[in-house]
Amino acid sequence: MKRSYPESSSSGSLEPPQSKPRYNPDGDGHFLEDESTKFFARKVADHYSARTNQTLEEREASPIIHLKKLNNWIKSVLIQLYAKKGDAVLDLACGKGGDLIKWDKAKVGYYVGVDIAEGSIEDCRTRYNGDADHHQRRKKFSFPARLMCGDCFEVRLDKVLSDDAPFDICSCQFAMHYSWSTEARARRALANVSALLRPGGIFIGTMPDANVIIKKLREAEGLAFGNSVYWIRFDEEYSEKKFKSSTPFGIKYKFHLEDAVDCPEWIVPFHVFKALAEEYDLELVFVKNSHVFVDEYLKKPEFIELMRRLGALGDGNQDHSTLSPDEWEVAYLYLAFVLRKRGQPDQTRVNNRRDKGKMHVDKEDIMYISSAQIDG
Ligand SMILES: C[S@@+](CC[C@H](N)C(=O)[O-])C[C@H]1O[C@@H](n2cnc3c(N)ncnc32)[C@H](O)[C@@H]1O
Repeated sequence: MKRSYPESSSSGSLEPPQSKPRYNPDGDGHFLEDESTKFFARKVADHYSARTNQTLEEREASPIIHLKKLNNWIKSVLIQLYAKKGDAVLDLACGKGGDLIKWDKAKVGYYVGVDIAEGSIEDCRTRYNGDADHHQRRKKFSFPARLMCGDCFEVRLDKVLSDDAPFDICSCQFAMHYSWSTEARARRALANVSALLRPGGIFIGTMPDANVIIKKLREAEGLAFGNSVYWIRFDEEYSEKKFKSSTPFGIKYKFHLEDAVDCPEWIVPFHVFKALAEEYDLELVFVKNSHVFVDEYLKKPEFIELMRRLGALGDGNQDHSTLSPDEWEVAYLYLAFVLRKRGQPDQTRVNNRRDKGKMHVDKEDIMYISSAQIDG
């Protein structure tokens, strides 16, 4: 059956006020953000800010509930594999704090969450405080936290967080691709991670798998493809479906995922990501498409048990509900990566940064950060 997708013209509000972000062939990444870059960052922030917390019933009724559970399993596995007791955690694009419980289970010692969406940071704050956990009231988290609202891919976080660093582990889940609108932003993202991690520190993340997306685009009849739960659409400028290796940034597409995402995203060619990360002393430990990731880690008893508890593939007993083929196809659009900051860990290091955080975060404690404020 041939599907129809919204036409480009129906998304007039997606047009930026000015030209497309420029690629800087010299690679210094020092040019200023232009209006269109800011426009799109705002568009992404507004989209996520407007997404309200769901009740447990609403969540369970979601057409992608099993995909959400699968993604939670992938993030939990990454955290269980790499977070250690007492670790200081930097959660970039932390959203509504959906990973707080996972960090708590790993017994981390300190948590800093940053997100561009004001609404999401506020939800994260209430979830951390245990005031309005929509799933259930739970005991307080055992680690102190700091929350910040700002653009992780524009602001010099090393300046803002100099007293909180170094971090043992940095996480950026389902968000790194929002940095790929320009080279300057991609560099800022990686420079922030590198500057804030200790030597030997770990950077874990999940993001769209460019190889899969480009393959699907080339297989599609037009510039759009998808299924009953998602669609992706590229602009006319990509009608040849060719991408120059000299311009690996700013390749924008529109992504729609039922009950989750509806905003512009950018292709992240992984080989460019890896090469750029190396420039910032971040070495690749592994990258795996989500399908491979599931296949591999679902062989380990502890992660089988975790999957059963999360219920992405049913509970192995009465509950036979599982991902639909369409949800499984969406999982294929993503990859998981792990990078390590070069250098030897300092064995004598004592994490004394936890005094920077609080066990209850008030509205006034949320720090709003912008480049203008930091650079003067
Ligand atoms: C798909 S959500 C993932 C949230 C969270 N990491 C999780 O896995 O539940 C993407 C998040 O990225 C955030 N985001 C997008 N661009 C950002 C930026 N430039 N700086 C900080 N956060 C950003 C959004 O506001 C949103 O909360």
